[in-house]
Amino acid sequence: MPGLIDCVTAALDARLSLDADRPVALALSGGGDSMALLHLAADWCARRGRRLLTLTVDHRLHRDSAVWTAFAGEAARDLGADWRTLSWDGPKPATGLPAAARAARHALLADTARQAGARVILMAHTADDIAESDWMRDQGATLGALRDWSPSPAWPQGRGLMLLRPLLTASRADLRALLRARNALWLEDPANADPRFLRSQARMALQSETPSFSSSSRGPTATASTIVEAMKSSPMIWSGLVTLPRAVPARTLAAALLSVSGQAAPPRSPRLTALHARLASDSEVTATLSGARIQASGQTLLITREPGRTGLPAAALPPNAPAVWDGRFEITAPEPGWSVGALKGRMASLAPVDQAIVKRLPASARPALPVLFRDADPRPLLAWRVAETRCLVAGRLIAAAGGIGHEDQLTHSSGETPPADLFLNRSGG
Ligand SMILES: Nc1ncnc2c1ncn2[C@@H]1O[C@H](COP(=O)(O)OP(=O)(O)OP(=O)(O)O)[C@@H](O)[C@H]1O
Repeated sequence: MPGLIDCVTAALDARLSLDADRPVALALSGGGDSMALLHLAADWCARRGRRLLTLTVDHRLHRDSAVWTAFAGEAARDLGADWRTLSWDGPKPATGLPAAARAARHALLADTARQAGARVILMAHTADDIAESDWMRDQGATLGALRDWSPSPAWPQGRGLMLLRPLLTASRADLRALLRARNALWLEDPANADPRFLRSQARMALQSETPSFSSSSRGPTATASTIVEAMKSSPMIWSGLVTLPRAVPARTLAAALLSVSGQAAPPRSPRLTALHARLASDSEVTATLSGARIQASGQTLLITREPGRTGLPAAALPPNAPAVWDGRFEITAPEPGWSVGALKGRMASLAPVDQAIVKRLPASARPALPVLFRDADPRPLLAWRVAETRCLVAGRLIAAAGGIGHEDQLTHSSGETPPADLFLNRSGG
């Protein structure tokens, strides 16, 4: 098995830090792929001075799921890894169960990994998964491509977290051979053979074929460096606005709209294609899509949060614990009693010093800024004046565009803050 072990070692070495104190997380279902990854990752962590934190989600969809989960935990602990079980307790939908289970799984994995201090979650997708996804796409399914290194799809739970898939060039057969050679057992999930699910149909259709191997891409792309540069040169990214060169690829435009709007699902593809085509002309364009406003003028795009006619919902903030508002700002209130909402409709009651700060921003960037207020005193203050407030927009976009190549480039509490002197020595009262 040296080929497989060398490939996985190289994939982990390329992306992960050595001798770091924080754990590397691993999504362990107990199936053959993730059991093999458990063995390979445990070996790597022992050699490279890292802790391994394995996470198993019990979807509570099968009467034996607790037994399967316990089996995964025992295997992880036997190899010296920490292990936690997470359960999907929410109501289960009557249709679209695989997609709902997937979303719940990613959210649980991301929340737990982030809170444990991990920045990377290892996933055990294989070359067979790539072949199955291709087959499903041919049947009309809309699936993203499996990448060896990509941001967690859970938002906001996955902020500052990347997924690493070091087995994308390995076949399921090789992984099971590794487990047999180590006398290790694994589970076969009966859902994998359930013909109601497209994934199972793909498995059955491809059983006789050899999977096509993928080569994984490394390092930031040209687009990523353009975006990182554009972000760094914008002095106002703390406010959640994004400026980009007008000639961005559609994929980058989608990532920018998603990041600026703070939403969890990307814009629908026909509307995105239509907007991208409009931007190809030289004319001025103003449009809204998926909760974002896009203004194209000359060679520059300004993308800001569109609060809509009804505005953005207000929320009470827990004291001394980071809470994400509108998928864009991580806010830690210093004491109980504070709520957060959008500036829209509250500009006139802002203190003049805060009004002066707001007026430095383009008009479209103002209404969705976060303001804090108390029940007893509804006069708003810009969030930065009261609470530690980090903007998640730029970090999310840079990660989505491929601008993060290594675990070291992720900071755990990622997010942009305003220049140190902007809110200094000025009373908002
Ligand atoms: N119940 C689970 N608990 C923890 N990790 C899991 C669980 N189910 C799947 N995983 C992780 O996800 C990987 C892919 O599993 P699977 O192919 O079933 O999911 P998928 O929905 O196709 O993938 P994705 O979640 O990326 O869309 C597994 O190899 C494992 O690393």
